[in-house]
Amino acid sequence: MVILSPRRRLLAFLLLAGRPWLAAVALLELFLLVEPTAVALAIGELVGRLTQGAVRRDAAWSDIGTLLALLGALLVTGNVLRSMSQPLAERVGWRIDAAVREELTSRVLALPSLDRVEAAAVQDELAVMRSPLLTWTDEGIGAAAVGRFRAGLTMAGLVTAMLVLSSVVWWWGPATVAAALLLGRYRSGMWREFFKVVSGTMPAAMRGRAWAAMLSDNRDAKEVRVFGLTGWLEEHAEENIADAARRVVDARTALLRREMSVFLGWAATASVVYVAVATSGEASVGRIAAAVGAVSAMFVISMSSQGEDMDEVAMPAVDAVTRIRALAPEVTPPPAPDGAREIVLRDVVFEYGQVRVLNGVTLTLRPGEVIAVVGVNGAGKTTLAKLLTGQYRPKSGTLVIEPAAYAVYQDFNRYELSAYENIRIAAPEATREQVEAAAVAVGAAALIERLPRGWATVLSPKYAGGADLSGGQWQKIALARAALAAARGARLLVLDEPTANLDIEAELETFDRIRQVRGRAAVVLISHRFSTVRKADRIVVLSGGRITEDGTHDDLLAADGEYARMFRLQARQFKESA
Ligand SMILES: Nc1ncnc2c1ncn2[C@@H]1O[C@H](COP(=O)(O)OP(=O)(O)OP(=O)(O)O)[C@@H](O)[C@H]1O
Repeated sequence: MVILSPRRRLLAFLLLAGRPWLAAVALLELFLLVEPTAVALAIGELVGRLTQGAVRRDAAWSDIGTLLALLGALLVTGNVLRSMSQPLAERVGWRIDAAVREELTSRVLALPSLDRVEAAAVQDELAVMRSPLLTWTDEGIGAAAVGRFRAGLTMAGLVTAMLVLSSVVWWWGPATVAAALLLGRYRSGMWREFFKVVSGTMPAAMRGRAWAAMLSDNRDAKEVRVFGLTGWLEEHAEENIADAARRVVDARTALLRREMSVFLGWAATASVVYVAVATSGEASVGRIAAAVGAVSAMFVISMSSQGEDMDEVAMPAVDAVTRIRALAPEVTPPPAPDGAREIVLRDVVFEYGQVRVLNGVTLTLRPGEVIAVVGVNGAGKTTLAKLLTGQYRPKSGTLVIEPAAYAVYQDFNRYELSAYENIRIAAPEATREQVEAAAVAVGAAALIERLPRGWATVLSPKYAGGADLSGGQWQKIALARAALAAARGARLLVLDEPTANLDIEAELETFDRIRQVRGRAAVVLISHRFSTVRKADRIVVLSGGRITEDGTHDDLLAADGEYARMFRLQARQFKESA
Protein backbone atom coordinates (compact mmCIF):
# COMPACT_ATOMS: atom_id res chain seq x y z
CA MET A 1 0.00 0.00 0.00
CA VAL A 2 1.32 3.46 -0.89
CA ILE A 3 1.41 5.80 2.09
CA LEU A 4 0.88 9.38 0.98
CA SER A 5 2.11 12.41 2.89
CA PRO A 6 -0.65 14.40 4.66
CA ARG A 7 -0.43 17.16 2.04
CA ARG A 8 -0.74 14.67 -0.83
CA ARG A 9 -3.64 12.94 0.91
CA LEU A 10 -5.44 16.25 1.14
CA LEU A 11 -4.70 17.09 -2.50
CA ALA A 12 -6.01 13.68 -3.59
CA PHE A 13 -9.50 14.82 -2.54
CA LEU A 14 -9.41 17.42 -5.33
CA LEU A 15 -10.09 14.70 -7.89
CA LEU A 16 -13.51 14.19 -6.33
CA ALA A 17 -14.54 17.66 -7.59
CA GLY A 18 -14.21 16.61 -11.26
CA ARG A 19 -11.56 17.79 -13.71
CA PRO A 20 -13.57 20.58 -15.44
CA TRP A 21 -14.18 22.27 -12.07
CA LEU A 22 -10.50 22.01 -11.14
CA ALA A 23 -9.49 23.42 -14.52
CA ALA A 24 -11.85 26.38 -13.98
CA VAL A 25 -10.31 27.10 -10.56
CA ALA A 26 -6.78 26.77 -11.95
CA LEU A 27 -7.42 29.12 -14.91
CA LEU A 28 -9.19 31.72 -12.81
CA GLU A 29 -6.56 31.69 -10.08
CA LEU A 30 -3.65 31.83 -12.53
CA PHE A 31 -5.20 34.83 -14.24
CA LEU A 32 -5.70 36.57 -10.89
CA LEU A 33 -2.13 35.80 -9.84
CA VAL A 34 -0.58 37.14 -13.01
CA GLU A 35 -2.95 40.10 -13.36
CA PRO A 36 -1.34 42.41 -10.73
CA THR A 37 2.05 42.00 -12.43
CA ALA A 38 0.51 42.52 -15.87
CA VAL A 39 -1.09 45.72 -14.55
CA ALA A 40 2.32 46.79 -13.19
CA LEU A 41 3.91 46.15 -16.59
CA ALA A 42 1.18 48.03 -18.44
CA ILE A 43 1.50 50.99 -16.07
CA GLY A 44 5.29 50.92 -16.50
CA GLU A 45 4.90 50.89 -20.25
CA LEU A 46 2.37 53.72 -20.09
CA VAL A 47 4.56 55.85 -17.85
CA GLY A 48 7.51 55.17 -20.15
CA ARG A 49 5.57 56.29 -23.23
CA LEU A 50 4.19 59.36 -21.50
CA THR A 51 7.61 60.52 -20.34
CA GLN A 52 8.92 59.91 -23.87
CA GLY A 53 6.03 62.03 -25.13
CA ALA A 54 6.97 64.81 -22.76
CA VAL A 55 10.53 64.78 -24.10
CA ARG A 56 9.73 64.11 -27.74
CA ARG A 57 6.61 65.78 -29.11
CA ASP A 58 6.11 62.94 -31.66
CA ALA A 59 4.96 60.30 -29.14
CA ALA A 60 2.56 57.81 -30.70
CA TRP A 61 -0.73 58.71 -29.04
CA SER A 62 -2.49 55.77 -30.66
CA ASP A 63 -0.09 53.42 -28.80
CA ILE A 64 -0.95 55.16 -25.57
CA GLY A 65 -4.66 54.75 -26.32
CA THR A 66 -4.13 51.02 -26.91
CA LEU A 67 -2.20 50.71 -23.64
CA LEU A 68 -4.91 52.54 -21.73
CA ALA A 69 -7.55 50.24 -23.22
CA LEU A 70 -5.45 47.19 -22.27
CA LEU A 71 -4.98 48.49 -18.75
CA GLY A 72 -8.71 49.17 -18.41
CA ALA A 73 -9.56 45.69 -19.72
CA LEU A 74 -7.10 44.09 -17.29
CA LEU A 75 -8.48 46.00 -14.32
CA VAL A 76 -12.13 45.34 -15.17
CA THR A 77 -11.58 41.64 -15.93
CA GLY A 78 -9.44 41.28 -12.81
CA ASN A 79 -12.12 42.75 -10.59
CA VAL A 80 -14.93 40.74 -12.14
CA LEU A 81 -12.97 37.48 -11.88
CA ARG A 82 -11.78 38.29 -8.35
CA SER A 83 -15.40 38.50 -7.21
CA MET A 84 -15.99 35.05 -8.75
CA SER A 85 -12.94 33.43 -7.19
CA GLN A 86 -14.31 32.76 -3.70
CA PRO A 87 -17.77 31.53 -4.79
CA LEU A 88 -16.13 29.19 -7.29
CA ALA A 89 -13.69 27.85 -4.67
CA GLU A 90 -16.60 27.30 -2.25
CA ARG A 91 -18.63 25.52 -4.90
CA VAL A 92 -15.73 23.17 -5.65
CA GLY A 93 -15.16 22.63 -1.89
CA TRP A 94 -18.82 21.68 -1.45
CA ARG A 95 -18.61 19.27 -4.37
CA ILE A 96 -15.68 17.55 -2.67
CA ASP A 97 -17.46 17.42 0.69
CA ALA A 98 -20.61 16.04 -0.93
CA ALA A 99 -18.59 13.35 -2.73
CA VAL A 100 -16.84 12.40 0.55
CA ARG A 101 -20.18 12.20 2.39
CA GLU A 102 -21.70 10.10 -0.37
CA GLU A 103 -18.74 7.73 -0.45
CA LEU A 104 -18.69 7.26 3.32
CA THR A 105 -22.44 6.80 3.56
CA SER A 106 -22.38 4.10 0.90
CA ARG A 107 -19.37 2.40 2.48
CA VAL A 108 -20.97 2.39 5.93
CA LEU A 109 -24.34 1.29 4.55
CA ALA A 110 -22.64 -1.52 2.66
CA LEU A 111 -21.09 -2.91 5.83
CA PRO A 112 -22.60 -6.38 5.98
CA SER A 113 -23.67 -6.13 9.58
CA LEU A 114 -24.94 -3.28 11.71
CA ASP A 115 -22.79 -4.29 14.67
CA ARG A 116 -19.78 -3.21 12.59
CA VAL A 117 -21.39 0.20 12.07
CA GLU A 118 -22.14 0.38 15.80
CA ALA A 119 -18.53 -0.53 16.61
CA ALA A 120 -16.90 2.22 18.64
CA ALA A 121 -14.06 2.65 16.13
CA VAL A 122 -16.37 3.44 13.20
CA GLN A 123 -18.59 5.66 15.35
CA ASP A 124 -15.58 7.66 16.54
CA GLU A 125 -14.38 8.22 12.99
CA LEU A 126 -17.87 9.28 11.88
CA ALA A 127 -18.04 11.74 14.77
CA VAL A 128 -14.76 13.30 13.66
CA MET A 129 -16.14 13.50 10.15
CA ARG A 130 -19.36 15.16 11.24
CA SER A 131 -17.44 17.93 12.95
CA PRO A 132 -14.56 17.97 10.50
CA LEU A 133 -12.30 20.46 12.15
CA LEU A 134 -13.28 19.95 15.76
CA THR A 135 -13.30 23.72 15.85
CA TRP A 136 -15.91 26.42 15.64
CA THR A 137 -15.31 27.04 11.98
CA ASP A 138 -17.45 25.10 9.57
CA GLU A 139 -14.89 24.54 6.85
CA GLY A 140 -14.50 20.97 5.69
CA ILE A 141 -12.05 18.85 3.76
CA GLY A 142 -13.22 20.40 0.48
CA ALA A 143 -12.35 23.96 1.56
CA ALA A 144 -8.95 22.82 2.81
CA ALA A 145 -8.12 20.90 -0.38
CA VAL A 146 -9.11 23.84 -2.60
CA GLY A 147 -7.20 26.22 -0.29
CA ARG A 148 -4.07 24.13 -0.62
CA PHE A 149 -4.51 23.95 -4.41
CA ARG A 150 -4.84 27.73 -4.66
CA ALA A 151 -1.87 28.23 -2.33
CA GLY A 152 0.22 25.95 -4.58
CA LEU A 153 -0.58 28.16 -7.56
CA THR A 154 0.62 31.34 -5.82
CA MET A 155 4.17 30.39 -6.77
CA ALA A 156 3.22 31.10 -10.39
CA GLY A 157 2.22 34.65 -9.41
CA LEU A 158 5.37 35.22 -7.40
CA VAL A 159 7.60 33.97 -10.22
CA THR A 160 5.94 36.29 -12.76
CA ALA A 161 6.45 39.30 -10.49
CA MET A 162 10.00 38.14 -9.81
CA LEU A 163 10.83 38.12 -13.54
CA VAL A 164 9.64 41.71 -13.90
CA LEU A 165 11.77 42.86 -10.96
CA SER A 166 14.79 40.93 -12.17
CA SER A 167 14.52 42.53 -15.59
CA VAL A 168 15.55 45.80 -13.94
CA VAL A 169 18.27 44.51 -11.58
CA TRP A 170 18.66 40.72 -11.55
CA TRP A 171 18.87 40.16 -7.77
CA TRP A 172 15.84 42.27 -6.84
CA GLY A 173 13.46 39.52 -7.93
CA PRO A 174 14.90 36.56 -5.96
CA ALA A 175 15.54 38.78 -2.92
CA THR A 176 11.95 40.04 -2.79
CA VAL A 177 10.50 36.55 -3.39
CA ALA A 178 12.64 35.22 -0.55
CA ALA A 179 11.24 37.93 1.75
CA ALA A 180 7.70 37.13 0.56
CA LEU A 181 8.16 33.40 1.24
CA LEU A 182 9.64 33.98 4.68
CA LEU A 183 6.86 36.34 5.70
CA GLY A 184 4.28 33.91 4.24
CA ARG A 185 5.73 31.03 6.26
CA TYR A 186 5.69 33.09 9.44
CA ARG A 187 2.10 34.09 8.75
CA SER A 188 1.01 30.45 8.16
CA GLY A 189 2.66 29.47 11.42
CA MET A 190 0.77 32.05 13.40
CA TRP A 191 -2.57 31.06 11.86
CA ARG A 192 -1.82 27.41 12.63
CA GLU A 193 -1.19 28.36 16.22
CA PHE A 194 -4.44 30.28 16.31
CA PHE A 195 -6.41 27.28 15.00
CA LYS A 196 -4.70 25.06 17.54
CA VAL A 197 -5.97 27.31 20.34
CA VAL A 198 -9.46 27.28 18.82
CA SER A 199 -9.43 23.45 18.57
CA GLY A 200 -8.24 23.28 22.16
CA THR A 201 -11.30 25.22 23.34
CA MET A 202 -13.63 22.73 21.65
CA PRO A 203 -14.17 20.42 24.65
CA ALA A 204 -15.07 23.37 26.92
CA ALA A 205 -17.34 24.84 24.26
CA MET A 206 -19.08 21.50 23.71
CA ARG A 207 -19.56 21.00 27.44
CA GLY A 208 -21.00 24.50 27.72
CA ARG A 209 -23.36 23.86 24.85
CA ALA A 210 -24.44 20.52 26.33
CA TRP A 211 -25.25 22.20 29.67
CA ALA A 212 -27.11 25.00 27.88
CA ALA A 213 -29.02 22.51 25.70
CA MET A 214 -30.38 20.80 28.81
CA LEU A 215 -32.08 24.06 29.75
CA SER A 216 -34.04 24.26 26.54
CA ASP A 217 -34.30 20.68 25.31
CA ASN A 218 -37.86 19.40 25.42
CA ARG A 219 -36.85 16.04 26.81
CA ASP A 220 -34.58 17.32 29.60
CA ALA A 221 -36.50 20.49 30.47
CA LYS A 222 -39.12 18.55 32.45
CA GLU A 223 -36.61 17.10 34.92
CA VAL A 224 -34.62 20.33 35.02
CA ARG A 225 -37.68 22.19 36.27
CA VAL A 226 -38.90 19.45 38.59
CA PHE A 227 -35.51 19.24 40.30
CA GLY A 228 -34.97 23.04 40.23
CA LEU A 229 -31.67 22.72 38.33
CA THR A 230 -31.97 25.86 36.23
CA GLY A 231 -29.48 28.05 38.13
CA TRP A 232 -26.96 25.26 38.50
CA LEU A 233 -27.08 24.42 34.77
CA GLU A 234 -26.83 28.08 33.76
CA GLU A 235 -23.75 28.50 35.89
CA HIS A 236 -21.99 25.49 34.33
CA ALA A 237 -22.96 26.52 30.80
CA GLU A 238 -21.75 30.07 31.33
CA GLU A 239 -18.48 28.98 32.98
CA ASN A 240 -17.51 26.68 30.11
CA ILE A 241 -18.61 28.93 27.27
CA ALA A 242 -16.97 32.02 28.81
CA ASP A 243 -13.72 30.11 29.30
CA ALA A 244 -13.66 28.97 25.66
CA ALA A 245 -14.61 32.43 24.39
CA ARG A 246 -11.90 34.14 26.48
CA ARG A 247 -9.19 31.87 25.10
CA VAL A 248 -10.33 32.49 21.51
CA VAL A 249 -10.45 36.28 22.02
CA ASP A 250 -6.92 36.25 23.51
CA ALA A 251 -5.63 34.18 20.60
CA ARG A 252 -7.27 36.53 18.11
CA THR A 253 -5.67 39.57 19.75
CA ALA A 254 -2.26 37.90 19.56
CA LEU A 255 -2.95 37.08 15.92
CA LEU A 256 -3.77 40.71 15.10
CA ARG A 257 -0.56 41.83 16.75
CA ARG A 258 1.45 39.40 14.63
CA GLU A 259 -0.40 40.40 11.45
CA MET A 260 0.86 43.93 12.16
CA SER A 261 4.44 42.66 12.31
CA VAL A 262 3.96 40.94 8.93
CA PHE A 263 2.77 44.22 7.43
CA LEU A 264 5.77 46.00 8.90
CA GLY A 265 8.03 43.32 7.42
CA TRP A 266 6.50 43.97 4.03
CA ALA A 267 6.81 47.72 4.45
CA ALA A 268 10.55 47.26 5.19
CA THR A 269 11.03 44.99 2.16
CA ALA A 270 9.19 47.40 -0.13
CA SER A 271 11.20 50.35 1.23
CA VAL A 272 14.50 48.58 0.50
CA VAL A 273 13.40 47.87 -3.07
CA TYR A 274 12.09 51.41 -3.58
CA VAL A 275 15.33 52.93 -2.31
CA ALA A 276 17.30 50.55 -4.55
CA VAL A 277 15.09 51.54 -7.51
CA ALA A 278 15.42 55.26 -6.80
CA THR A 279 19.19 55.09 -6.48
CA SER A 280 19.95 52.60 -9.25
CA GLY A 281 19.91 55.21 -11.99
CA GLU A 282 20.28 52.52 -14.63
CA ALA A 283 16.70 51.83 -15.64
CA SER A 284 14.11 53.78 -17.58
CA VAL A 285 11.21 55.49 -15.81
CA GLY A 286 8.82 52.88 -17.26
CA ARG A 287 10.79 49.91 -15.92
CA ILE A 288 11.08 51.56 -12.54
CA ALA A 289 7.29 52.05 -12.45
CA ALA A 290 6.83 48.37 -13.42
CA ALA A 291 9.26 47.27 -10.68
CA VAL A 292 7.41 49.27 -8.05
CA GLY A 293 4.15 47.73 -9.25
CA ALA A 294 5.66 44.24 -9.14
CA VAL A 295 6.56 44.65 -5.46
CA SER A 296 2.94 45.54 -4.64
CA ALA A 297 1.79 42.59 -6.73
CA MET A 298 3.96 40.24 -4.63
CA PHE A 299 2.48 41.70 -1.48
CA VAL A 300 -1.10 41.13 -2.69
CA ILE A 301 -0.29 37.58 -3.82
CA SER A 302 1.52 36.45 -0.68
CA MET A 303 -1.14 37.95 1.62
CA SER A 304 -4.08 36.39 -0.21
CA SER A 305 -3.08 32.79 0.51
CA GLN A 306 -4.08 30.90 3.64
CA GLY A 307 -4.00 27.40 2.20
CA GLU A 308 -1.43 25.95 4.57
CA ASP A 309 -3.35 27.03 7.66
CA MET A 310 -6.38 25.12 6.49
CA ASP A 311 -4.32 21.93 6.07
CA GLU A 312 -3.76 21.78 9.76
CA VAL A 313 -7.39 22.06 10.76
CA ALA A 314 -8.71 19.63 8.18
CA MET A 315 -6.19 16.92 8.99
CA PRO A 316 -8.27 15.11 11.68
CA ALA A 317 -11.06 14.77 9.12
CA VAL A 318 -8.67 13.60 6.39
CA ASP A 319 -7.25 10.97 8.76
CA ALA A 320 -10.76 9.90 9.78
CA VAL A 321 -11.73 9.36 6.13
CA THR A 322 -8.57 7.35 5.56
CA ARG A 323 -9.37 5.12 8.54
CA ILE A 324 -13.05 4.70 7.60
CA ARG A 325 -11.91 3.65 4.13
CA ALA A 326 -9.80 0.95 5.79
CA LEU A 327 -12.52 -0.12 8.25
CA ALA A 328 -15.28 -0.13 5.67
CA PRO A 329 -13.82 -1.28 2.37
CA GLU A 330 -16.10 -1.06 -0.63
CA VAL A 331 -18.05 -4.29 -0.78
CA THR A 332 -20.77 -5.53 -3.04
CA PRO A 333 -23.62 -6.81 -0.89
CA PRO A 334 -24.33 -10.51 -1.48
CA PRO A 335 -27.36 -11.16 -3.69
CA ALA A 336 -30.58 -11.55 -1.73
CA PRO A 337 -31.81 -15.15 -1.51
CA ASP A 338 -34.29 -15.53 -4.28
CA GLY A 339 -37.86 -16.69 -3.76
CA ALA A 340 -37.30 -17.80 -0.16
CA ARG A 341 -40.59 -18.87 1.33
CA GLU A 342 -39.68 -19.92 4.80
CA ILE A 343 -37.31 -18.02 7.03
CA VAL A 344 -34.90 -20.44 8.57
CA LEU A 345 -32.32 -20.08 11.33
CA ARG A 346 -30.10 -23.06 12.02
CA ASP A 347 -27.59 -23.12 14.87
CA VAL A 348 -27.25 -19.34 14.69
CA VAL A 349 -24.55 -17.91 16.94
CA PHE A 350 -24.13 -14.15 17.48
CA GLU A 351 -21.69 -12.17 19.60
CA TYR A 352 -21.28 -8.49 20.44
CA GLY A 353 -17.49 -8.27 20.45
CA GLN A 354 -16.53 -11.13 22.75
CA VAL A 355 -19.94 -11.45 24.43
CA ARG A 356 -22.02 -14.33 23.09
CA VAL A 357 -25.73 -13.51 23.11
CA LEU A 358 -27.19 -16.20 20.83
CA ASN A 359 -25.72 -19.63 21.17
CA GLY A 360 -27.25 -21.88 18.51
CA VAL A 361 -30.77 -20.66 17.70
CA THR A 362 -32.78 -22.90 15.40
CA LEU A 363 -36.16 -21.64 14.23
CA THR A 364 -38.39 -21.76 11.15
CA LEU A 365 -40.99 -19.09 10.32
CA ARG A 366 -43.72 -19.94 7.84
CA PRO A 367 -45.54 -17.35 5.66
CA GLY A 368 -48.53 -15.81 7.43
CA GLU A 369 -47.59 -17.31 10.77
CA VAL A 370 -47.61 -15.15 13.93
CA ILE A 371 -44.80 -16.15 16.28
CA ALA A 372 -44.27 -14.59 19.69
CA VAL A 373 -40.77 -14.53 21.17
CA VAL A 374 -40.57 -14.29 24.95
CA GLY A 375 -37.68 -14.23 27.38
CA VAL A 376 -36.30 -12.30 30.30
CA ASN A 377 -34.62 -8.88 29.86
CA GLY A 378 -31.35 -9.25 28.02
CA ALA A 379 -32.21 -12.75 26.70
CA GLY A 380 -31.39 -11.58 23.15
CA LYS A 381 -34.85 -10.98 21.64
CA THR A 382 -33.99 -7.65 20.00
CA THR A 383 -30.72 -9.12 18.77
CA LEU A 384 -32.71 -11.96 17.16
CA ALA A 385 -35.01 -9.36 15.56
CA LYS A 386 -32.01 -7.57 14.08
CA LEU A 387 -30.67 -10.82 12.67
CA LEU A 388 -34.06 -11.62 11.14
CA THR A 389 -34.22 -8.24 9.42
CA GLY A 390 -30.69 -8.62 8.06
CA GLN A 391 -29.11 -5.87 10.16
CA TYR A 392 -26.71 -8.25 11.85
CA ARG A 393 -24.92 -11.24 10.38
CA PRO A 394 -24.53 -14.37 12.49
CA LYS A 395 -21.07 -15.34 13.62
CA SER A 396 -21.85 -18.89 12.57
CA GLY A 397 -24.83 -20.99 11.58
CA THR A 398 -27.28 -20.62 8.71
CA LEU A 399 -29.74 -17.81 8.28
CA VAL A 400 -32.07 -17.75 5.29
CA ILE A 401 -33.81 -14.41 5.56
CA GLU A 402 -36.48 -12.61 3.63
CA PRO A 403 -35.12 -9.75 1.57
CA ALA A 404 -38.32 -7.77 2.15
CA ALA A 405 -38.51 -7.59 5.93
CA TYR A 406 -39.88 -4.74 8.01
CA ALA A 407 -39.33 -4.09 11.68
CA VAL A 408 -41.05 -1.88 14.25
CA TYR A 409 -38.90 -1.49 17.34
CA GLN A 410 -39.73 -0.42 20.84
CA ASP A 411 -37.53 2.63 20.19
CA PHE A 412 -39.09 3.26 16.76
CA ASN A 413 -38.23 6.46 14.97
CA ARG A 414 -40.23 9.63 15.35
CA TYR A 415 -39.55 11.58 12.19
CA GLU A 416 -40.05 15.34 12.14
CA LEU A 417 -42.16 14.96 9.02
CA SER A 418 -45.87 15.16 8.25
CA ALA A 419 -48.15 12.37 9.52
CA TYR A 420 -48.46 11.20 5.91
CA GLU A 421 -44.68 11.02 5.35
CA ASN A 422 -44.20 9.35 8.73
CA ILE A 423 -46.18 6.38 7.43
CA ARG A 424 -45.10 6.50 3.80
CA ILE A 425 -41.47 6.19 4.85
CA ALA A 426 -42.01 2.41 5.15
CA ALA A 427 -42.68 2.19 1.40
CA PRO A 428 -41.87 5.45 -0.43
CA GLU A 429 -43.38 4.12 -3.65
CA ALA A 430 -46.81 3.52 -2.03
CA THR A 431 -49.86 5.36 -3.31
CA ARG A 432 -51.85 7.79 -1.17
CA GLU A 433 -54.68 5.23 -0.93
CA GLN A 434 -52.28 2.56 0.36
CA VAL A 435 -50.85 4.93 3.00
CA GLU A 436 -54.33 5.87 4.19
CA ALA A 437 -55.52 2.26 4.17
CA ALA A 438 -52.54 1.25 6.35
CA ALA A 439 -53.45 3.96 8.87
CA VAL A 440 -57.08 2.80 8.88
CA ALA A 441 -55.98 -0.81 9.35
CA VAL A 442 -54.19 -0.13 12.65
CA GLY A 443 -56.63 2.49 13.93
CA ALA A 444 -54.35 5.50 13.32
CA ALA A 445 -56.49 7.29 10.73
CA ALA A 446 -58.95 8.86 13.19
CA LEU A 447 -56.20 10.40 15.30
CA ILE A 448 -54.46 11.79 12.21
CA GLU A 449 -57.65 13.34 10.92
CA ARG A 450 -58.13 15.13 14.25
CA LEU A 451 -54.70 16.82 13.97
CA PRO A 452 -54.70 20.60 13.21
CA ARG A 453 -53.66 20.09 9.59
CA GLY A 454 -54.77 16.48 9.24
CA TRP A 455 -52.36 14.35 7.21
CA ALA A 456 -50.15 17.37 6.48
CA THR A 457 -49.50 18.07 10.18
CA VAL A 458 -45.80 17.87 11.04
CA LEU A 459 -45.44 15.52 14.00
CA SER A 460 -43.28 17.82 16.09
CA PRO A 461 -44.21 20.79 18.27
CA LYS A 462 -41.12 22.61 16.97
CA TYR A 463 -42.97 23.59 13.76
CA ALA A 464 -45.76 26.14 13.37
CA GLY A 465 -48.98 24.12 13.14
CA GLY A 466 -47.08 21.00 14.20
CA ALA A 467 -48.31 18.61 16.86
CA ASP A 468 -46.78 16.14 19.27
CA LEU A 469 -48.37 12.77 19.82
CA SER A 470 -48.63 10.70 22.96
CA GLY A 471 -46.50 7.55 23.26
CA GLY A 472 -49.45 5.34 22.31
CA GLN A 473 -50.41 7.52 19.34
CA TRP A 474 -46.83 7.41 18.05
CA GLN A 475 -46.91 3.66 18.36
CA LYS A 476 -49.97 3.52 16.14
CA ILE A 477 -48.11 5.53 13.50
CA ALA A 478 -45.21 3.06 13.74
CA LEU A 479 -47.64 0.16 13.36
CA ALA A 480 -49.24 1.84 10.35
CA ARG A 481 -45.76 1.73 8.77
CA ALA A 482 -45.65 -2.02 9.37
CA ALA A 483 -49.13 -2.42 7.87
CA LEU A 484 -48.04 -0.44 4.82
CA ALA A 485 -44.91 -2.57 4.45
CA ALA A 486 -47.08 -5.72 4.58
CA ALA A 487 -49.48 -4.30 1.98
CA ARG A 488 -46.51 -3.53 -0.27
CA GLY A 489 -45.30 -7.12 -0.11
CA ALA A 490 -42.99 -7.38 2.94
CA ARG A 491 -42.74 -11.08 3.78
CA LEU A 492 -41.67 -10.63 7.37
CA LEU A 493 -42.87 -8.15 9.98
CA VAL A 494 -40.86 -7.96 13.17
CA LEU A 495 -42.68 -6.15 15.95
CA ASP A 496 -40.43 -5.54 18.95
CA GLU A 497 -42.63 -4.45 21.88
CA PRO A 498 -45.01 -2.74 19.45
CA THR A 499 -47.70 -2.19 22.03
CA ALA A 500 -45.65 -1.16 25.10
CA ASN A 501 -47.37 2.26 25.25
CA LEU A 502 -50.88 1.02 24.51
CA ASP A 503 -53.55 0.28 27.09
CA ILE A 504 -54.80 -3.28 27.28
CA GLU A 505 -57.81 -2.66 25.08
CA ALA A 506 -55.84 -0.81 22.40
CA GLU A 507 -53.18 -3.52 22.55
CA LEU A 508 -55.60 -6.37 21.89
CA GLU A 509 -57.31 -4.40 19.14
CA THR A 510 -53.97 -3.59 17.52
CA PHE A 511 -52.91 -7.20 17.63
CA ASP A 512 -56.12 -8.25 15.87
CA ARG A 513 -55.57 -5.59 13.22
CA ILE A 514 -51.98 -6.66 12.58
CA ARG A 515 -53.29 -10.16 12.09
CA GLN A 516 -55.75 -8.87 9.51
CA VAL A 517 -53.23 -6.85 7.51
CA ARG A 518 -50.30 -9.27 7.62
CA GLY A 519 -51.25 -11.04 4.36
CA ARG A 520 -48.46 -13.52 3.45
CA ALA A 521 -46.01 -11.91 5.87
CA ALA A 522 -44.74 -13.94 8.79
CA VAL A 523 -45.10 -11.85 11.95
CA VAL A 524 -42.53 -12.08 14.75
CA LEU A 525 -43.88 -10.45 17.87
CA ILE A 526 -41.55 -9.70 20.75
CA SER A 527 -43.49 -8.85 23.86
CA HIS A 528 -43.51 -9.06 27.63
CA ARG A 529 -47.30 -8.89 27.68
CA PHE A 530 -48.70 -12.37 27.88
CA SER A 531 -52.24 -11.18 27.13
CA THR A 532 -51.01 -10.54 23.57
CA VAL A 533 -48.41 -13.30 23.42
CA ARG A 534 -50.97 -16.01 24.17
CA LYS A 535 -52.88 -15.15 20.98
CA ALA A 536 -49.90 -15.93 18.71
CA ASP A 537 -49.99 -19.06 16.52
CA ARG A 538 -46.75 -20.20 18.10
CA ILE A 539 -44.68 -19.05 21.05
CA VAL A 540 -40.95 -19.57 21.46
CA VAL A 541 -38.96 -19.00 24.62
CA LEU A 542 -35.44 -17.62 24.28
CA SER A 543 -33.25 -18.52 27.21
CA GLY A 544 -29.48 -18.93 27.61
CA GLY A 545 -28.99 -17.98 23.95
CA ARG A 546 -31.21 -20.81 22.63
CA ILE A 547 -34.86 -21.58 21.90
CA THR A 548 -35.84 -23.69 24.88
CA GLU A 549 -39.60 -23.98 24.30
CA ASP A 550 -41.67 -23.90 21.13
CA GLY A 551 -45.44 -24.42 20.82
CA THR A 552 -48.90 -22.92 21.24
CA HIS A 553 -49.97 -21.26 24.45
CA ASP A 554 -51.79 -24.42 25.54
CA ASP A 555 -48.82 -26.66 24.62
CA LEU A 556 -46.43 -24.55 26.68
CA LEU A 557 -48.76 -24.33 29.66
CA ALA A 558 -49.11 -28.09 29.56
CA ALA A 559 -45.32 -28.47 29.37
CA ASP A 560 -45.15 -26.44 32.57
CA GLY A 561 -41.74 -24.91 31.81
CA GLU A 562 -40.41 -21.34 31.94
CA TYR A 563 -43.24 -19.98 29.80
CA ALA A 564 -45.87 -21.44 32.11
CA ARG A 565 -44.06 -19.98 35.12
CA MET A 566 -43.79 -16.47 33.57
CA PHE A 567 -47.40 -16.57 32.39
CA ARG A 568 -48.77 -17.58 35.79
CA LEU A 569 -46.68 -14.89 37.51
CA GLN A 570 -48.07 -12.17 35.27
CA ALA A 571 -51.62 -13.50 35.43
CA ARG A 572 -51.45 -13.57 39.25
CA GLN A 573 -50.16 -9.99 39.42
CA PHE A 574 -52.87 -8.91 37.05
CA LYS A 575 -55.55 -10.56 39.21
CA GLU A 576 -54.12 -9.09 42.41
CA SER A 577 -54.09 -5.55 41.03
CA ALA A 578 -57.57 -5.90 39.44
N1 LIG B 1 -25.19 -2.92 20.49
C1 LIG B 1 -24.83 -3.73 21.51
N2 LIG B 1 -23.52 -3.87 21.85
C2 LIG B 1 -23.15 -4.68 22.85
N3 LIG B 1 -23.99 -5.43 23.58
C3 LIG B 1 -25.31 -5.34 23.29
C4 LIG B 1 -25.79 -4.49 22.25
N4 LIG B 1 -27.14 -4.62 22.20
C5 LIG B 1 -27.48 -5.50 23.15
N5 LIG B 1 -26.39 -5.94 23.81
C6 LIG B 1 -26.36 -6.93 24.90
O1 LIG B 1 -26.87 -8.17 24.39
C7 LIG B 1 -27.73 -8.79 25.30
C8 LIG B 1 -29.10 -9.03 24.64
O2 LIG B 1 -29.72 -7.78 24.35
P1 LIG B 1 -31.12 -7.66 23.64
O3 LIG B 1 -31.46 -6.22 23.51
O4 LIG B 1 -31.12 -8.47 22.41
O5 LIG B 1 -32.07 -8.35 24.75
P2 LIG B 1 -33.66 -8.39 24.85
O6 LIG B 1 -34.03 -9.79 25.11
O7 LIG B 1 -34.29 -7.72 23.67
O8 LIG B 1 -33.87 -7.49 26.16
P3 LIG B 1 -35.16 -6.61 26.65
O9 LIG B 1 -36.23 -7.58 27.03
O10 LIG B 1 -34.63 -5.91 27.86
O11 LIG B 1 -35.52 -5.68 25.55
C9 LIG B 1 -27.80 -7.88 26.52
O12 LIG B 1 -26.93 -8.40 27.49
C10 LIG B 1 -27.31 -6.54 26.02
O13 LIG B 1 -26.63 -5.86 27.03
